[in-house]
Amino acid sequence: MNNKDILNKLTIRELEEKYPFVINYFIENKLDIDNFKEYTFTEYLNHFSEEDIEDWAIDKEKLMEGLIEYITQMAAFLGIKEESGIESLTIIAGTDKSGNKEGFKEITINRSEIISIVGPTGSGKSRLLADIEWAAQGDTPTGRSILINGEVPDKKWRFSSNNKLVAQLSQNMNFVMDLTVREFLELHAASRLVEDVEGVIEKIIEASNNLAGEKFDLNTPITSLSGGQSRALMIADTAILSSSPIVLIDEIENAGIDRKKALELLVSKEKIVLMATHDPTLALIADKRMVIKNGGISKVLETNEEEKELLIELEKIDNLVQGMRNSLRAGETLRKTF
Ligand SMILES: Nc1ncnc2c1ncn2[C@@H]1O[C@H](COP(=O)(O)OP(=O)(O)OP(=O)(O)O)[C@@H](O)[C@H]1O
Repeated sequence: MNNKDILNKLTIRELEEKYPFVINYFIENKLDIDNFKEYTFTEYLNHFSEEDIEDWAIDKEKLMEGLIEYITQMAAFLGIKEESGIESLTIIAGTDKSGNKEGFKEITINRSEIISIVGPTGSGKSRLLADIEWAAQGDTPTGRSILINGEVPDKKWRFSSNNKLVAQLSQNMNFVMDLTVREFLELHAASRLVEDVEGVIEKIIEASNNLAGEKFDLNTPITSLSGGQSRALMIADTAILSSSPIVLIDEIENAGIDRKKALELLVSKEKIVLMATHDPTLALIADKRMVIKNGGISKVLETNEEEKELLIELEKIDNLVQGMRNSLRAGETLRKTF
């Protein structure tokens, strides 16, 4: 929660719900807020007349600073941890490859939302993901700008080598290190300062095997994982270990993993997910889809009721195909089931 939000965004009722101790601050400063619960603290202070201010020697600046100080200190004392603090991502339109304006002005994506990005090969899907990863500020070929929580993101997101804002699952997942899965995960967990390393590693391997067609264990060298297995490992690792609130996925169709479960895993962690895809099932699982043409977002569609019904049918077909794939792998003869 930043200071501006405390003063200007939350109502007094919301402040009391979030930080029940603020009531003491109001009492100590003899502020009667009972009839002003739907006001923000700034609005409440602004309701005083010039006369009130003089009569009671009200110092607005001091009261505002005092409130922030009080909340910060109490929250630290009580050990209240703020969440990652990222609630939304906003894309402000730029231009397509011909320099024409994009077909939208701005779009905001909230936490736990999945957005799919569709469009022909070479149309600019990867460019859009790159704009988000880089938190573009009108300084990429598209001229787009990215806001976090409605504001220009802090420089630390853009230029730090350890970008914690965005986790990217890219098309190529080539491991070059000579490590076992366990060593790889231990290194990663250590770099994230995880306390219960063993527990986290167990969770990741379990989730990975839940996604991958063929199971693997902690002693498998990462270089001998199949495409699907390494993808599953990276997805589980991102969902469980990465603190990045935004996940960008560039095509997961052919990776031989349970893509629906993968998405569920990522989304259940309250992340913002954007994925470029040609796959109808994945596109329809998303809440919205951006249609890219000639380098620009030409429109943003919401998944409608009919499409959601269609998704149920598509999932049945996917399961059927997946079942056949498993039978093939197991050396069975396939049977007609429809
Ligand atoms: N709005 C734009 N203005 C100028 N150049 C752009 C724009 N959008 C994309 N490009 C450029 O067009 C090329 C193709 O874009 P990109 O690689 O993002 O396509 P893609 O849809 O991801 O393709 P694929 O499906 O093959 O992965 C890139 O060189 C990219 O930088």
